[in-house]
Amino acid sequence: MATFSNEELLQAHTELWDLTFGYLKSMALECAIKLGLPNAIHRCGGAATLPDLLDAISVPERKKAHLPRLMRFLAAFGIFTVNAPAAEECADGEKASAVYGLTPVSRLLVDDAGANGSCGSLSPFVLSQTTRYHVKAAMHLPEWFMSDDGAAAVAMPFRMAHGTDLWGVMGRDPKMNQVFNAGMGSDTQLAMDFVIGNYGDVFEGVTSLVDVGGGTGSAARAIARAFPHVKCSVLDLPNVVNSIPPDGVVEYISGDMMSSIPNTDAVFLKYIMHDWNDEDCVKILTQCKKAIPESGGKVIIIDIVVGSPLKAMLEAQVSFDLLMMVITAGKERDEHEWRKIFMDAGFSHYKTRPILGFMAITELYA
Ligand SMILES: C[S@@+](CC[C@H](N)C(=O)[O-])C[C@H]1O[C@@H](n2cnc3c(N)ncnc32)[C@H](O)[C@@H]1O
Ligand SMILES: O=c1cc(-c2ccc(O)cc2)oc2c(O)c(O)ccc12
Repeated sequence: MATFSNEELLQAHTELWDLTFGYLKSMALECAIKLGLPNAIHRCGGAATLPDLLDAISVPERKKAHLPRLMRFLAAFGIFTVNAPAAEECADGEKASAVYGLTPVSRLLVDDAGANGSCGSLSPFVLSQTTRYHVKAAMHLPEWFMSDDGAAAVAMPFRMAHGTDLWGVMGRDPKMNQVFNAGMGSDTQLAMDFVIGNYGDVFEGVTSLVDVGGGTGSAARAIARAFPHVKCSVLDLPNVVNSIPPDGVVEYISGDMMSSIPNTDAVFLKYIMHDWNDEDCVKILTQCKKAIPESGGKVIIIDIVVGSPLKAMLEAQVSFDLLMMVITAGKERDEHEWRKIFMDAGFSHYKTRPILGFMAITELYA
Protein backbone atom coordinates (compact mmCIF):
# COMPACT_ATOMS: atom_id res chain seq x y z
CA MET A 1 0.00 0.00 0.00
CA ALA A 2 1.30 3.47 -0.85
CA THR A 3 2.48 5.48 2.13
CA PHE A 4 2.77 9.24 2.15
CA SER A 5 4.64 11.65 4.34
CA ASN A 6 2.84 14.09 6.61
CA GLU A 7 3.89 16.95 4.31
CA GLU A 8 2.37 15.15 1.33
CA LEU A 9 -0.86 14.51 3.21
CA LEU A 10 -1.07 18.14 4.32
CA GLN A 11 -0.56 19.26 0.74
CA ALA A 12 -3.16 16.70 -0.40
CA HIS A 13 -5.62 18.07 2.15
CA THR A 14 -5.37 21.53 0.56
CA GLU A 15 -5.64 20.08 -2.97
CA LEU A 16 -8.71 18.06 -1.98
CA TRP A 17 -10.39 21.18 -0.60
CA ASP A 18 -9.56 23.07 -3.79
CA LEU A 19 -11.07 20.28 -5.93
CA THR A 20 -14.13 19.95 -3.70
CA PHE A 21 -14.92 23.63 -4.01
CA GLY A 22 -14.05 23.76 -7.74
CA TYR A 23 -17.67 24.46 -8.73
CA LEU A 24 -17.49 27.76 -6.84
CA LYS A 25 -14.90 28.98 -9.37
CA SER A 26 -17.37 28.58 -12.26
CA MET A 27 -20.18 30.13 -10.27
CA ALA A 28 -18.09 33.11 -9.12
CA LEU A 29 -16.92 33.66 -12.70
CA GLU A 30 -20.51 33.63 -13.92
CA CYS A 31 -21.43 36.03 -11.11
CA ALA A 32 -18.62 38.44 -12.07
CA ILE A 33 -19.87 38.55 -15.66
CA LYS A 34 -23.53 38.95 -14.68
CA LEU A 35 -22.61 41.79 -12.28
CA GLY A 36 -20.61 43.43 -15.09
CA LEU A 37 -17.35 43.55 -13.12
CA PRO A 38 -14.87 43.11 -16.03
CA ASN A 39 -16.64 45.88 -17.97
CA ALA A 40 -16.73 48.13 -14.91
CA ILE A 41 -12.97 47.83 -14.35
CA HIS A 42 -12.27 48.35 -18.05
CA ARG A 43 -14.43 51.50 -18.15
CA CYS A 44 -12.56 52.87 -15.13
CA GLY A 45 -9.42 52.77 -17.27
CA GLY A 46 -8.32 49.33 -16.13
CA ALA A 47 -8.06 50.10 -12.39
CA ALA A 48 -11.09 50.42 -10.10
CA THR A 49 -11.56 50.86 -6.37
CA LEU A 50 -14.43 49.26 -4.50
CA PRO A 51 -16.44 52.53 -4.52
CA ASP A 52 -15.83 52.75 -8.30
CA LEU A 53 -17.20 49.24 -8.73
CA LEU A 54 -20.19 49.88 -6.47
CA ASP A 55 -21.00 52.99 -8.53
CA ALA A 56 -20.84 51.01 -11.74
CA ILE A 57 -22.80 47.87 -10.87
CA SER A 58 -26.29 47.41 -9.61
CA VAL A 59 -26.58 45.66 -6.22
CA PRO A 60 -28.88 46.48 -3.30
CA GLU A 61 -27.40 48.43 -0.37
CA ARG A 62 -27.36 45.45 1.99
CA LYS A 63 -25.27 43.34 -0.46
CA LYS A 64 -22.55 45.94 -0.98
CA ALA A 65 -20.46 44.84 2.01
CA HIS A 66 -20.09 41.38 0.41
CA LEU A 67 -18.46 42.59 -2.80
CA PRO A 68 -14.88 42.70 -1.40
CA ARG A 69 -15.22 39.00 -0.56
CA LEU A 70 -16.22 38.11 -4.10
CA MET A 71 -13.42 40.31 -5.46
CA ARG A 72 -10.89 38.68 -3.12
CA PHE A 73 -11.96 35.24 -4.33
CA LEU A 74 -11.75 36.26 -8.00
CA ALA A 75 -8.34 37.85 -7.47
CA ALA A 76 -7.05 34.75 -5.66
CA PHE A 77 -7.91 32.69 -8.76
CA GLY A 78 -6.27 35.08 -11.22
CA ILE A 79 -9.43 36.63 -12.65
CA PHE A 80 -8.59 40.12 -11.38
CA THR A 81 -5.48 41.70 -9.91
CA VAL A 82 -5.66 43.43 -6.55
CA ASN A 83 -3.34 46.04 -5.09
CA ALA A 84 -4.04 45.98 -1.39
CA PRO A 85 -3.37 49.38 0.19
CA ALA A 86 -0.34 49.56 2.50
CA ALA A 87 -1.15 50.44 6.13
CA GLU A 88 0.70 53.78 5.96
CA GLU A 89 -1.56 54.95 3.11
CA CYS A 90 -4.47 55.06 5.54
CA ALA A 91 -3.38 58.34 7.18
CA ASP A 92 -6.83 59.44 8.41
CA GLY A 93 -7.55 56.11 10.05
CA GLU A 94 -9.96 55.21 7.24
CA LYS A 95 -9.20 51.94 5.53
CA ALA A 96 -8.08 52.79 1.97
CA SER A 97 -9.80 50.83 -0.76
CA ALA A 98 -8.00 48.12 -2.69
CA VAL A 99 -7.54 48.74 -6.41
CA TYR A 100 -8.66 45.99 -8.77
CA GLY A 101 -7.35 45.49 -12.29
CA LEU A 102 -7.87 43.17 -15.25
CA THR A 103 -5.77 40.08 -15.89
CA PRO A 104 -5.51 38.55 -19.40
CA VAL A 105 -8.37 36.22 -18.36
CA SER A 106 -10.77 39.03 -17.43
CA ARG A 107 -9.64 41.09 -20.46
CA LEU A 108 -11.20 38.32 -22.56
CA LEU A 109 -14.51 39.01 -20.80
CA VAL A 110 -14.77 42.74 -21.59
CA ASP A 111 -17.65 43.65 -23.90
CA ASP A 112 -15.70 46.07 -26.03
CA ALA A 113 -13.30 43.24 -26.85
CA GLY A 114 -13.22 43.27 -30.63
CA ALA A 115 -12.38 46.97 -30.68
CA ASN A 116 -8.80 48.07 -31.46
CA GLY A 117 -7.87 44.73 -32.90
CA SER A 118 -8.57 42.76 -29.71
CA CYS A 119 -10.56 39.53 -29.98
CA GLY A 120 -14.30 39.39 -29.23
CA SER A 121 -15.62 39.00 -25.68
CA LEU A 122 -15.83 35.44 -24.37
CA SER A 123 -18.40 36.35 -21.69
CA PRO A 124 -21.25 34.86 -23.78
CA PHE A 125 -19.23 31.65 -24.04
CA VAL A 126 -18.79 31.41 -20.26
CA LEU A 127 -22.51 32.08 -19.72
CA SER A 128 -23.41 29.42 -22.30
CA GLN A 129 -21.43 26.80 -20.37
CA THR A 130 -22.57 27.61 -16.83
CA THR A 131 -26.32 27.32 -17.44
CA ARG A 132 -28.62 25.52 -15.03
CA TYR A 133 -29.03 22.89 -17.75
CA HIS A 134 -25.28 22.19 -17.85
CA VAL A 135 -24.84 22.17 -14.07
CA LYS A 136 -27.90 20.01 -13.39
CA ALA A 137 -26.83 17.55 -16.12
CA ALA A 138 -23.32 17.22 -14.63
CA MET A 139 -24.89 16.39 -11.25
CA HIS A 140 -26.39 13.25 -12.88
CA LEU A 141 -22.96 11.82 -13.77
CA PRO A 142 -22.77 9.27 -10.89
CA GLU A 143 -26.36 8.11 -11.50
CA TRP A 144 -25.60 7.72 -15.24
CA PHE A 145 -22.49 5.66 -14.52
CA MET A 146 -24.31 3.35 -12.15
CA SER A 147 -27.46 2.81 -14.21
CA ASP A 148 -27.41 -0.25 -16.45
CA ASP A 149 -29.90 1.04 -18.98
CA GLY A 150 -28.60 -0.95 -21.93
CA ALA A 151 -28.36 2.22 -24.00
CA ALA A 152 -26.09 4.34 -21.87
CA ALA A 153 -24.71 6.24 -24.83
CA VAL A 154 -28.18 7.52 -25.66
CA ALA A 155 -29.28 8.13 -22.08
CA MET A 156 -26.51 10.64 -21.38
CA PRO A 157 -26.56 12.54 -18.06
CA PHE A 158 -28.07 15.56 -19.85
CA ARG A 159 -31.05 13.50 -20.97
CA MET A 160 -31.42 12.00 -17.48
CA ALA A 161 -31.62 15.51 -16.04
CA HIS A 162 -33.85 17.11 -18.66
CA GLY A 163 -35.71 14.29 -20.41
CA THR A 164 -34.30 15.35 -23.79
CA ASP A 165 -30.97 16.32 -25.38
CA LEU A 166 -29.46 19.80 -25.65
CA TRP A 167 -31.16 20.46 -28.99
CA GLY A 168 -34.53 19.43 -27.47
CA VAL A 169 -34.01 21.87 -24.59
CA MET A 170 -33.11 24.64 -27.02
CA GLY A 171 -36.29 23.90 -28.96
CA ARG A 172 -38.46 24.39 -25.88
CA ASP A 173 -36.53 27.19 -24.12
CA PRO A 174 -35.89 30.20 -26.38
CA LYS A 175 -33.76 31.93 -23.71
CA MET A 176 -31.41 28.91 -23.51
CA ASN A 177 -31.36 28.79 -27.32
CA GLN A 178 -30.26 32.42 -27.41
CA VAL A 179 -27.65 32.03 -24.61
CA PHE A 180 -26.15 28.86 -26.12
CA ASN A 181 -25.98 30.22 -29.68
CA ALA A 182 -24.46 33.51 -28.49
CA GLY A 183 -21.85 31.52 -26.54
CA MET A 184 -20.89 29.29 -29.44
CA GLY A 185 -20.84 32.38 -31.69
CA SER A 186 -18.35 34.21 -29.46
CA ASP A 187 -16.13 31.14 -29.29
CA THR A 188 -16.29 30.74 -33.08
CA GLN A 189 -15.35 34.37 -33.64
CA LEU A 190 -12.22 33.98 -31.50
CA ALA A 191 -11.29 30.62 -33.05
CA MET A 192 -11.81 31.80 -36.64
CA ASP A 193 -9.89 35.07 -36.14
CA PHE A 194 -7.04 32.94 -34.87
CA VAL A 195 -7.23 30.28 -37.60
CA ILE A 196 -7.46 32.82 -40.42
CA GLY A 197 -4.73 35.01 -38.95
CA ASN A 198 -2.26 32.24 -38.19
CA TYR A 199 -3.20 29.19 -40.26
CA GLY A 200 -4.64 30.82 -43.41
CA ASP A 201 -2.41 28.50 -45.44
CA VAL A 202 -4.92 25.66 -44.95
CA PHE A 203 -7.26 27.48 -47.38
CA GLU A 204 -4.58 27.86 -50.09
CA GLY A 205 -5.65 26.35 -53.41
CA VAL A 206 -9.25 25.95 -52.17
CA THR A 207 -11.95 27.51 -54.39
CA SER A 208 -15.01 25.96 -52.74
CA LEU A 209 -15.68 24.89 -49.16
CA VAL A 210 -18.64 23.30 -47.35
CA ASP A 211 -18.87 23.88 -43.60
CA VAL A 212 -20.61 20.67 -42.59
CA GLY A 213 -22.74 21.12 -39.46
CA GLY A 214 -21.84 24.80 -39.79
CA GLY A 215 -24.88 25.98 -37.79
CA THR A 216 -25.86 29.54 -38.55
CA GLY A 217 -22.73 30.15 -40.62
CA SER A 218 -20.40 32.24 -38.37
CA ALA A 219 -17.30 30.26 -39.38
CA ALA A 220 -18.21 30.08 -43.08
CA ARG A 221 -18.89 33.84 -43.17
CA ALA A 222 -15.49 34.52 -41.57
CA ILE A 223 -13.76 32.34 -44.20
CA ALA A 224 -15.72 33.94 -47.06
CA ARG A 225 -14.84 37.44 -45.84
CA ALA A 226 -11.13 36.61 -45.48
CA PHE A 227 -10.91 34.66 -48.76
CA PRO A 228 -13.51 36.16 -51.13
CA HIS A 229 -12.47 33.82 -53.98
CA VAL A 230 -13.63 30.79 -51.94
CA LYS A 231 -17.29 29.86 -52.53
CA CYS A 232 -18.49 29.00 -49.02
CA SER A 233 -21.58 26.95 -48.15
CA VAL A 234 -23.06 25.65 -44.91
CA LEU A 235 -24.68 22.22 -44.76
CA ASP A 236 -26.85 21.71 -41.69
CA LEU A 237 -30.15 20.15 -40.66
CA PRO A 238 -33.36 21.70 -42.08
CA ASN A 239 -34.48 23.12 -38.70
CA VAL A 240 -31.17 25.02 -38.45
CA VAL A 241 -30.74 26.44 -41.95
CA ASN A 242 -34.27 26.77 -43.35
CA SER A 243 -35.04 29.92 -41.39
CA ILE A 244 -31.75 31.70 -42.24
CA PRO A 245 -32.37 34.52 -44.73
CA PRO A 246 -29.98 34.55 -47.73
CA ASP A 247 -27.02 36.85 -46.99
CA GLY A 248 -25.27 36.81 -50.37
CA VAL A 249 -22.05 35.69 -48.63
CA VAL A 250 -22.70 32.05 -47.81
CA GLU A 251 -25.06 29.51 -49.36
CA TYR A 252 -27.15 27.53 -46.86
CA ILE A 253 -27.91 23.93 -47.79
CA SER A 254 -30.35 21.83 -45.85
CA GLY A 255 -29.31 18.18 -45.60
CA ASP A 256 -27.96 15.27 -43.58
CA MET A 257 -24.18 14.81 -43.48
CA MET A 258 -24.67 11.09 -42.85
CA SER A 259 -26.33 10.69 -46.26
CA SER A 260 -24.62 13.09 -48.64
CA ILE A 261 -22.35 16.12 -48.80
CA PRO A 262 -22.23 18.33 -51.93
CA ASN A 263 -19.08 18.17 -54.07
CA THR A 264 -16.44 20.69 -52.99
CA ASP A 265 -12.66 21.29 -52.84
CA ALA A 266 -12.68 21.32 -49.04
CA VAL A 267 -14.99 20.12 -46.28
CA PHE A 268 -14.74 22.03 -42.98
CA LEU A 269 -15.77 20.27 -39.76
CA LYS A 270 -15.60 22.38 -36.62
CA TYR A 271 -16.64 20.79 -33.31
CA ILE A 272 -18.60 18.11 -35.18
CA MET A 273 -16.68 14.89 -34.65
CA HIS A 274 -16.59 15.22 -30.84
CA ASP A 275 -20.40 14.87 -30.84
CA TRP A 276 -20.34 11.38 -32.35
CA ASN A 277 -19.14 7.85 -31.58
CA ASP A 278 -16.33 6.31 -33.68
CA GLU A 279 -18.68 4.47 -36.03
CA ASP A 280 -20.65 7.61 -36.86
CA CYS A 281 -17.40 9.60 -37.31
CA VAL A 282 -16.30 7.05 -39.93
CA LYS A 283 -19.70 7.44 -41.66
CA ILE A 284 -19.33 11.26 -41.72
CA LEU A 285 -15.77 11.13 -43.04
CA THR A 286 -16.75 8.57 -45.69
CA GLN A 287 -19.30 11.10 -47.01
CA CYS A 288 -16.65 13.85 -46.82
CA LYS A 289 -14.24 11.73 -48.88
CA LYS A 290 -16.87 11.19 -51.58
CA ALA A 291 -17.44 14.97 -51.74
CA ILE A 292 -13.83 16.06 -52.39
CA PRO A 293 -11.63 15.52 -55.48
CA GLU A 294 -9.16 12.61 -55.20
CA SER A 295 -6.35 14.96 -56.04
CA GLY A 296 -6.05 18.24 -54.14
CA GLY A 297 -9.21 17.80 -52.05
CA LYS A 298 -9.06 18.01 -48.28
CA VAL A 299 -11.08 17.82 -45.10
CA ILE A 300 -10.25 20.43 -42.46
CA ILE A 301 -11.12 19.41 -38.90
CA ILE A 302 -11.08 21.71 -35.87
CA ASP A 303 -11.42 19.67 -32.71
CA ILE A 304 -9.38 18.59 -29.72
CA VAL A 305 -6.52 16.08 -29.93
CA VAL A 306 -6.15 14.98 -26.30
CA GLY A 307 -2.59 14.63 -25.02
CA SER A 308 -1.10 18.08 -24.56
CA PRO A 309 2.16 17.88 -22.59
CA LEU A 310 1.14 21.07 -20.74
CA LYS A 311 -0.88 20.55 -17.55
CA ALA A 312 -3.33 23.46 -18.03
CA MET A 313 -3.99 22.50 -21.67
CA LEU A 314 -4.47 18.83 -20.84
CA GLU A 315 -6.89 19.84 -18.08
CA ALA A 316 -8.90 21.90 -20.61
CA GLN A 317 -8.89 18.97 -23.07
CA VAL A 318 -10.10 16.38 -20.56
CA SER A 319 -12.67 18.85 -19.20
CA PHE A 320 -14.11 19.08 -22.70
CA ASP A 321 -14.18 15.29 -22.86
CA LEU A 322 -16.18 15.17 -19.63
CA LEU A 323 -18.51 17.87 -21.01
CA MET A 324 -19.10 15.68 -24.06
CA MET A 325 -19.82 12.72 -21.75
CA VAL A 326 -22.36 14.77 -19.80
CA ILE A 327 -24.10 16.42 -22.77
CA THR A 328 -23.59 14.22 -25.83
CA ALA A 329 -22.86 10.65 -26.87
CA GLY A 330 -19.51 11.86 -28.20
CA LYS A 331 -15.95 12.14 -26.85
CA GLU A 332 -12.63 13.93 -27.29
CA ARG A 333 -9.95 11.73 -28.85
CA ASP A 334 -6.20 11.27 -28.68
CA GLU A 335 -4.07 11.04 -31.82
CA HIS A 336 -4.19 7.25 -31.91
CA GLU A 337 -8.01 7.26 -31.85
CA TRP A 338 -8.17 9.94 -34.56
CA ARG A 339 -5.75 8.04 -36.80
CA LYS A 340 -7.90 4.89 -36.63
CA ILE A 341 -11.02 6.83 -37.65
CA PHE A 342 -9.16 8.53 -40.55
CA MET A 343 -7.80 5.23 -41.84
CA ASP A 344 -11.14 3.41 -41.42
CA ALA A 345 -12.77 6.15 -43.52
CA GLY A 346 -10.21 5.52 -46.29
CA PHE A 347 -7.93 8.54 -45.90
CA SER A 348 -4.24 7.99 -46.52
CA HIS A 349 -2.51 10.87 -44.77
CA TYR A 350 -3.09 13.85 -42.52
CA LYS A 351 -1.36 16.75 -40.81
CA THR A 352 -2.33 17.98 -37.31
CA ARG A 353 -1.21 21.25 -35.74
CA PRO A 354 -2.18 22.64 -32.33
CA ILE A 355 -4.14 25.93 -32.43
CA LEU A 356 -5.46 28.10 -29.62
CA GLY A 357 -3.50 26.00 -27.19
CA PHE A 358 -5.78 23.09 -26.51
CA MET A 359 -7.55 22.80 -29.90
CA ALA A 360 -6.03 21.37 -33.08
CA ILE A 361 -6.47 21.84 -36.81
CA THR A 362 -6.14 18.71 -38.92
CA GLU A 363 -5.90 18.56 -42.72
CA LEU A 364 -6.99 15.24 -44.08
CA TYR A 365 -6.09 14.24 -47.65
CA ALA A 366 -7.69 11.62 -49.87
C1 LIG B 1 -21.80 21.38 -31.90
S1 LIG B 1 -22.61 22.12 -33.24
C2 LIG B 1 -21.24 22.81 -34.13
C3 LIG B 1 -21.63 24.01 -34.93
C4 LIG B 1 -20.49 24.72 -35.65
N1 LIG B 1 -19.75 23.84 -36.53
C5 LIG B 1 -19.56 25.41 -34.66
O1 LIG B 1 -18.39 25.16 -34.66
O2 LIG B 1 -20.07 26.24 -33.86
C6 LIG B 1 -23.06 20.72 -34.25
C7 LIG B 1 -23.85 21.08 -35.51
O3 LIG B 1 -24.06 19.90 -36.27
C8 LIG B 1 -25.36 19.95 -36.82
N2 LIG B 1 -25.80 18.60 -37.17
C9 LIG B 1 -26.14 17.60 -36.33
N3 LIG B 1 -26.49 16.50 -37.03
C10 LIG B 1 -26.33 16.81 -38.36
C11 LIG B 1 -26.53 16.09 -39.57
N4 LIG B 1 -26.92 14.83 -39.55
N5 LIG B 1 -26.29 16.72 -40.75
C12 LIG B 1 -25.88 18.00 -40.77
N6 LIG B 1 -25.67 18.75 -39.64
C13 LIG B 1 -25.90 18.15 -38.45
C14 LIG B 1 -26.16 20.57 -35.71
O4 LIG B 1 -27.40 21.07 -36.18
C15 LIG B 1 -25.20 21.67 -35.23
O5 LIG B 1 -25.37 22.87 -35.95
O1 LIG C 1 -21.75 22.93 -24.58
C1 LIG C 1 -21.06 22.65 -25.61
C2 LIG C 1 -19.86 23.29 -25.91
C3 LIG C 1 -19.14 22.95 -27.04
C4 LIG C 1 -17.92 23.60 -27.35
C5 LIG C 1 -17.66 24.87 -26.88
C6 LIG C 1 -16.49 25.53 -27.17
C7 LIG C 1 -15.53 24.92 -27.90
O2 LIG C 1 -14.34 25.60 -28.14
C8 LIG C 1 -15.76 23.66 -28.40
C9 LIG C 1 -16.96 23.02 -28.14
O3 LIG C 1 -19.57 22.02 -27.89
C10 LIG C 1 -20.76 21.40 -27.65
C11 LIG C 1 -21.21 20.44 -28.57
O4 LIG C 1 -20.50 20.12 -29.64
C12 LIG C 1 -22.43 19.81 -28.34
O5 LIG C 1 -22.89 18.90 -29.23
C13 LIG C 1 -23.18 20.10 -27.22
C14 LIG C 1 -22.75 21.01 -26.31
C15 LIG C 1 -21.53 21.68 -26.51
